This record gives sequence, structure tokens and C-alpha cells, in this order.
Amino acid sequence: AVLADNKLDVTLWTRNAAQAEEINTKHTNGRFLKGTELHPGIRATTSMEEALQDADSVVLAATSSAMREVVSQMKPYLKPGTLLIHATKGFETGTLKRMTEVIAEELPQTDPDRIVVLSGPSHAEEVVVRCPTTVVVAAKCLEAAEAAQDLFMNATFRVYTNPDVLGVEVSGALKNIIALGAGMSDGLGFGDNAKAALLTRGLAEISRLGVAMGANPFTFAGLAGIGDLVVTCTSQHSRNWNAGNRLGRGETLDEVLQSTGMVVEGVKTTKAAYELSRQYHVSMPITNVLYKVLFEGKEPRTAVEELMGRLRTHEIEETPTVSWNGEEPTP
Ligand SMILES: NC(=O)c1ccc[n+]([C@@H]2O[C@H](COP(=O)([O-])OP(=O)(O)OC[C@H]3O[C@@H](n4cnc5c(N)ncnc54)[C@H](O)[C@@H]3O)[C@@H](O)[C@H]2O)c1
Ligand SMILES: O=P(O)(O)OC[C@H](O)CO
Repeated sequence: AVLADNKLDVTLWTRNAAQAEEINTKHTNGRFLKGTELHPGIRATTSMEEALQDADSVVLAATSSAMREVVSQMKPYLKPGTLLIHATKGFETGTLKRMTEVIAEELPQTDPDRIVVLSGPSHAEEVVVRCPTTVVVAAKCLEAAEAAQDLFMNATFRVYTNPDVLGVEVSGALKNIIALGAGMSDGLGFGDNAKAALLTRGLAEISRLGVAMGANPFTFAGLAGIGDLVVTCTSQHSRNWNAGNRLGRGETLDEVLQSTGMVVEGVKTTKAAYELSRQYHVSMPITNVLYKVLFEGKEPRTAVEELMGRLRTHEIEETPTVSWNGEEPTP
């Protein structure tokens, strides 16, 4: 929608012929964006060849579990030098790879430094009706990040650049775990204090893992970090918050996933982050208890008691800039 507003020629690829027909004839997408009229310039097709034959830029928004398959289908039709921008928030199950790594592996002829990730607080339901939205695009190559920025920037969609691809991808994926927890807390009837605690301590563990993996700590204070964490933990549009809320009210994970009809990335990401925290020897208590709720049948209320009953600890574990008892900070 943003690209069409920017007068670009936009073709959507979908597996679903009825959905393509609906977009082309009625300019609506009733299942995913109910009640919204799409830009009439947006065309849809089920042919990957047709979608890619004239494309100078491709936006990949497959779910994390479908990314490798979709990129491999694109491979025969991509023009050399096409700008690739992905907006997917998750890791590949099993390999624990980030999406830029999956795309680069599937497209070895593409310069990996030119693969861009677009992330930040941006629910589709609001973007499509032109509510002011800010996002970040990250790529190792500045020129690629700025090319993506130029494509998307307009009066209601503001785009920042960041060279920290890993930090942007990790924060975009991990915030969904905390949103599940925030929804669960609300579903259990806990208040704003509990949700604020989850956001704050959630950001602490997201940053801890991200920095251990090589991210810039400041990225977590940005749009892909705190920005997306706030929107996903508080928005009525969030699939992750809604799934957590239903779990908190007593539904089972199967019931929730079977009836949602849309991807809840936080579920698979909880498993991935649980494994990454072990690989990098990073403490992630919220992720750890959510893993037990989702995959080991722990009751949400018992999980909260477990979190609250942990041993006392410092708020800031990293090298302090303000020390105890007036001592000079350790360099
Ligand atoms: N919805 C948002 O507001 C939003 C915003 C930013 C980022 N994202 C991210 O974008 C990604 C996709 O989210 P979404 O909201 O579009 O999910 P969705 O569940 O609404 O839609 C996913 C679509 O992918 C299709 N699909 C699934 N497997 C496929 C495959 N193997 N091949 C082709 N198509 C396949 C499904 O049929 C469905 O149409 C996620 O990683 C999500 O975190 C979503
Ligand atoms: O609806 P959610 O929970 O998948 O979140 C969507 C986006 O990531 C919000 O920025």
C-alpha cells in the first residue's frame, strides 16, 4: 500500500487464486484486512514469473517458516541486482538462522550486504489506512538501506536507516515472545504494573541475547526494539498479544493456533530463543517460563509465581557507569 501510494508499480504474489482475483477486481483483501479498500494500482498474481519479471525491488513478507521455500521459488525469475527487502519477524526453525541468512543462502549470487530488513512498530491494519508509522531499514551496505528508505518514505510512513542488521532482526523476532507474555498477563487479569514489568525486563533479556550475538545495544532502544515491543504488547491488532491473552484465559495452545488463521510468530520464536539462550549462555527468565507454558504444559499463573520468586538480583548487570558506595566505576 505504501509503495503504491508512492506511485510505484506494485504486484503482489500469493498462492491463493481467489485472493488474487479479489484484490484485482474488488481491491479488497477480506480475510486479512477486513473493511479496507486497497490502492487500485495494486495487482495480484499467482505466477511468480509474472510477479518478478519486471521487478527492480522485491519485498519479502512470508512467514518465517515459509521464507526458504518462497525464496527458492523466486530464484529462477529474479533479475540480477534486484533490491531485496524482508519484513519477516522470526528465526528459521531448527537452524535458528535469521531471515537475511536464509535469503542469502538460497540466493548465493546476491551480495548478502545488500539484503535489507524492514522492521519496527507497524501493524498492517494501520499502515494500510495511512496512520502515521515509523520503521527502520537495516543493511550492511548504506546504499542498499537508503534505496529501501527512498522507496518507502512518504508523508505518513517515515523510514530510518541502521547498519545493525543482526540487532534489528533479533529485536523484531524476540519482541513477539514478550507480547505473548503481556497478553497472558492481561488474560490472567493482572494490571498495568505487571505489563510494564514484562516490557522492561523483556527488553533487558532481548538486549542481553542480542548483544551476546553481536548486536549494537542502542538498536534495542530504537524502533525495532522498544518501539515494536510497545506496539505488540499493547495493540488490539497484535496476533501475539491476542494469542497470549487467550492462553491466560485458559485456552490451550492448539485451540488458539487452530482458530487464529494467521501466523503467531512468537510461538516458534520462543522455542528458537530458548535454544539460542542456551547456545550463547544468556539468562532469559521470561522466555524460559514461556517455553514451559507453551511446550511443557506449565500453568500461566504458576509461571508468574516462578518468575516473581527467583533469587534477588541487580537491575543492571553490565559494566556500571554509576557504582555502589561512591566508588569509581570499573572501566
Ligand atoms: N501483519 C503485520 O502487521 C506485520 C507487520 C510487520 C511484520 N509482519 C511479519 O510479516 C510476516 C508475515 O506476517 P503476516 O501478518 O502477513 O501473516 P499472515 O498469517 O497474515 O499471512 C501469511 C500469509 O502467508 C501465506 N503462506 C504461508 N505459508 C506459505 C508458503 N509456504 N508459501 C506461500 N505463502 C505462504 C499464508 O497463506 C498467508 O496468506 C511475519 O513474520 C510477521 O511477523 C507482520
Ligand atoms: O500482530 P503481531 O503480533 O504479529 O505483530 C505484528 C508486527 O510485528 C507489529 O509491528
